[in-house]
Amino acid sequence: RGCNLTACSSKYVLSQMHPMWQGPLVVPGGDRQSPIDIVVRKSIFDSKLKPLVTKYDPHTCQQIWNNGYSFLVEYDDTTDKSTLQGGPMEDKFRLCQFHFHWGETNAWGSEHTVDKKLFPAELHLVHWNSDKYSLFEEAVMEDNGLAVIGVFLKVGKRHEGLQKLVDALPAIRHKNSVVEFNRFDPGCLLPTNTDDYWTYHGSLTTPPLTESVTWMIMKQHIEVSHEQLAVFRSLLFTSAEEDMQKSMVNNFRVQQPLRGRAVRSSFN
Ligand SMILES: NS(=O)(=O)c1cc(F)ccc1F
Ligand SMILES: [Zn+2]
Repeated sequence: RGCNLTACSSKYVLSQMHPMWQGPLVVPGGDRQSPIDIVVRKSIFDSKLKPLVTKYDPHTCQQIWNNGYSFLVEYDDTTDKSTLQGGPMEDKFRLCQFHFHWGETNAWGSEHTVDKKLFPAELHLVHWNSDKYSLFEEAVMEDNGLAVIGVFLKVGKRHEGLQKLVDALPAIRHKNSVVEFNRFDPGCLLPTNTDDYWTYHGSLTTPPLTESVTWMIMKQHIEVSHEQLAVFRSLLFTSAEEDMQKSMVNNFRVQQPLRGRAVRSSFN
């Protein structure tokens, strides 16, 4: 199953779906939109923020597919087998998928920035509040429904854990292609230090842009090789039937106004 979010009926019904998701689509009443620039010196240390506790079961991994925006690795979220708790959250959240955003070059690609610093890519691990809701599709509509961990990627040494995922990408080059993918531990993509993070209340960064996300952006990045990122860029936005093939790059949203929100840090 996993949480394949289609832009179903949501608070923010968009006039149209943008195939190339770039436009700074205005969201009615959107005062907690994502992504944002994290201004480090304006973030507020909060000693009550706990370390993140992730318990991921690699057996709940189900498939990897190209949804026309990114590629998603989806997990069986019908039980509490892969969960996130701690951090700023009171409740337990269930992992449903992870995906990435990247650029056409290593000079940009991340959605969030730190003091305007861009990274070549950003990983999002998406979880929903299974203490309060019974489906991702429900949680995605609620203020405290989702928790997304953001991890910055830098170009450097090859990431051995990522390679299994990279090797599966040629099989899902086109939009809507899916391959079975199991026994992948998403914990291997987290940095060694997950105690240091920034957290703020925001939104999904692709339609329907619902303002239901507690974001936790890791201070420590992970390293992947140039060649591994190049395989991300070999994916296509377009389906096999379309004649114009468009390479899947720059699949990040433009940054959104902070609107007075506080960004808290779990570290001094
Ligand atoms: N980029 S995101 O983590 O905000 C996101 C997660 C989803 F599950 C669905 C849409 C999204 F845009
Ligand atoms: Zn994302």
